[in-house]
Formats: sequence, C-alpha cells, structure tokens
Amino acid sequence: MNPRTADACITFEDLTVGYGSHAAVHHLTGQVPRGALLAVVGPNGSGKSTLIKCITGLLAPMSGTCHIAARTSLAYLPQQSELDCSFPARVVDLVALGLWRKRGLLGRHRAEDRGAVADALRAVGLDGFGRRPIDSLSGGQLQRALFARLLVQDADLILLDEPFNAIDEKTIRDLIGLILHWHGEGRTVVVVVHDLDLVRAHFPQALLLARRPIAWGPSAEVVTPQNMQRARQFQEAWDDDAPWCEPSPAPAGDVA
Ligand SMILES: Nc1ncnc2c1ncn2[C@@H]1O[C@H](COP(=O)(O)OP(=O)(O)OP(=O)(O)O)[C@@H](O)[C@H]1O
Repeated sequence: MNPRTADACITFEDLTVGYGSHAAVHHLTGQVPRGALLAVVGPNGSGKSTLIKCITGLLAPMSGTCHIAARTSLAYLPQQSELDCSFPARVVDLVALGLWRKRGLLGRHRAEDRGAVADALRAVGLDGFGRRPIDSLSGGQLQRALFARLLVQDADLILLDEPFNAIDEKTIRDLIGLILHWHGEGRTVVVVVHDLDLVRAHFPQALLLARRPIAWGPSAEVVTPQNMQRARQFQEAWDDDAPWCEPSPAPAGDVA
C-alpha cells in the first residue's frame, strides 16, 4: 500500500466498493495529488460512477479506504440523468444553491452573493438567463448553469460525472475551458469522460477502470489501444455472480 503523502488530495488504499454484496470497483490503490486533473475512463459499467460516489461519501467502501485530505471542500456534479430539473426554480436559484455551505440552505443572500451568481452566469455564457425557469433550458444550457453553480461553490476538489454527455461541441469546448481554468487555479479535478480524444487532448492524467484498475498515469500511456482492449476484455469476462474475490496485484496510481 502507498503511504499517505502530504500533497495527496485523495488516497485509495486497496479500496473495494459496490452495492449490497456486489463489488463494482476492486482493489484500487493510489493517490490523486492536490491540483491534479484526472480523467476516469473505462467501458460502460466499469465502475467509474461508483468510484466518484465513493469519493463523495455517498457510497461507503466494502473494504479498504478512500481518504480525502483534511479541510478539503468538495463539489460534485452527477450525470444529468440523475438530476431532476423539473421542479419550479429559476436559473439564479439553481446557481445560488452553490452558496449553501457559506449561507446555509435557507440563508439570506447578500449583494455580494448576487454578484457572485451574476459573475458565474456570465462566465458560463448564460448572461441574461437568470430569471428563466430551469426546465426551459436545453441540455447544454442546463450543463452551463450547473457549472455556474460549481463556480460559486468554489471547492478545492471538483468531481464531474460525464459532464460532456449529449452536449454540443461549442458547449464542450467552453466547459473544458472552465475545467482547465480550475486546474490552473490549483484545484483538484476528477472527471468521468467517455470521449478518449478529449482525454488525450486535455487531461494530463487518466485512470482506466474495468471493475479494477487497468492502468493509471499519464493519459498518453494509459489511453492506448492495447490498454483499451484489455479493459474491454476484462469487462466482458466479468462475472457479477462470482464469489468474493481475493486481493490481486493491480497497478497503483500516483498522479502528478
Ligand atoms: N445503484 C446500483 N445498485 C446496484 N448496482 C449498481 C448500481 N449502480 C451501478 N450498479 C452496477 O455497478 C456496476 C458499475 O456501474 P457504474 O455506474 O459505476 O459504471 P460506469 O463505469 O459509471 O458505467 P457508465 O459508463 O455506463 O455510466 C455496474 O454493473 C452497474 O450495473
């Protein structure tokens, strides 16, 4: 096991996590240093969302540990399919939810908060959309509004689960720009991504999962045809009804 180092933001020690008695991610060991920009990749059902949920604390480890450095504030954007945006709220209300840690859920917003929300809407290209009901937004506009909420949340660790799914190319480019900006500010950003060209182009580090870690390190070394094929083979051969597995050596990551 890797010792926890001072600059680690997230430390996994032989982490296994899943649902009921079914493990979805097995034996993950490694560290995500503060300030890393990490893409989590892998075939469908390979455990990417499960890992993100474990980092947020929504899912407890079945064995091993997932440790977040002390005093790390965390922001999480689930897949859009997990969000219910049918309730009657305006775009400004959705974005202002990012302030709840500062103000509490029912806290009164100050002029500076309204300014922060307006700045965030401008930064994501939604100037003038504040009073629109959220159920009137397109998928791309909604994703921009959710990124505005992340902006006002101002977290040290940002977790994004498939933020580019079903989003037009211009919006993807703009959202990538925001992610790179957060990276430049020294925040730690972990993103589940399906588009491997985006990973190669913009993400310095990648973790390839297929129910267990297949590779972890610089994206150019991880996202290779050989590794992707290994991941697909491993995923296809996976038996969900197999008995509890024994620990096996797996690549440990320590990304910079
Ligand atoms: N709530 C749940 N209850 C039981 N099993 C689940 C649950 N969510 C996911 N799983 C199972 O855990 C495994 C990993 O799922 P997960 O959603 O983490 O994969 P993923 O890599 O994010 O997939 P995708 O790319 O399709 O979003 C799958 O076999 C899935 O069916």
